[in-house]
Amino acid sequence: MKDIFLETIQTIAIRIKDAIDVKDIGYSQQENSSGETQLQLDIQCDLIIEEELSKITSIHTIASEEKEHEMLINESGKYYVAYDPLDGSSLVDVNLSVGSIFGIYEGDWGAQNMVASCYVVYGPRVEMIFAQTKAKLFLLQNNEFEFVKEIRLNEKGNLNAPGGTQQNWAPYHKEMVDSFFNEGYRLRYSGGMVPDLHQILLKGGGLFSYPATSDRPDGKLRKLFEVYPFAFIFKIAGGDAIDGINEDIMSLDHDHIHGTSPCFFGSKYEISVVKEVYARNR
Ligand SMILES: O=P(O)(O)OC[C@H]1O[C@](O)(COP(=O)(O)O)[C@@H](O)[C@@H]1O
Ligand SMILES: [Mg+2]
Ligand SMILES: [Mg+2]
Repeated sequence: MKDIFLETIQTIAIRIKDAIDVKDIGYSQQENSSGETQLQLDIQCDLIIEEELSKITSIHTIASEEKEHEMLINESGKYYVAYDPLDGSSLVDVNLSVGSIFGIYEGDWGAQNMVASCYVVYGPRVEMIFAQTKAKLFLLQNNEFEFVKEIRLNEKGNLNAPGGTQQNWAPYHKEMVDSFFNEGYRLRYSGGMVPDLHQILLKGGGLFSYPATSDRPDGKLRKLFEVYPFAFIFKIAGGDAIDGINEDIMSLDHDHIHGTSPCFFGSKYEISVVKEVYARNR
């Protein structure tokens, strides 16, 4: 299974990198299923991925952040692929890094059915992490992806990436975020989950949080194509991922394809702190 997905996502990444490199990324008149205005670029990237994934006969169904409904590809296929074509797309016009995220499920949607996960970062360089039994880093060089190394997190990091509107954080969440800063953690938050989490993975560890807030009690990030794929990668890399409520994200049930969840990704130490704080305030 792995090679065809790895190769296809590499082709997709090269096509999306070219699509990003154009002058006009214009806003469309449409909104996606989460009520966000779609960029022409979001739609274009969605179509690139749809076209490439449709060539894989073992795919049964795809679901995208930019499509309201899931789309049947092949009745006899067994894989279900959910993707965020361009994560952080509102950062393209300020020239910050963006990404694409893929969750590959077998038999049906749901965290327990995830068999592989992958993301691509479009920054000064194009990199990709593909995780199945290991989290492997690849770098785009001369139109081809080269394997660089396996990614492993340390037990404890020193980066803190706190998401969500602070005004709407619970007081204990704010105290917890501050407690990391008081321990010497440094703020790293660009507003794109792909580069923000990539930085934590490559610099050895830290905490990325997007909690439940008073305006978004179910968080902002979408489970099938944002939360589960990163949870899978963090666990394989020796870190952990929780939702702060039921704890392990990968034990959550199958949900609506655009369903969201609060989420915390980090190395073992930071996640143990989140667990302790959230258990105390539940
Ligand atoms: O601006 P906020 O509330 O911190 O949200 C940032 C989060 O929203 C996202 O941009 C959502 O993804 P999309 O750009 O694909 O909608 C994440 O990449 C990021 O972590
Ligand atoms: Mg996204
Ligand atoms: Mg997106």
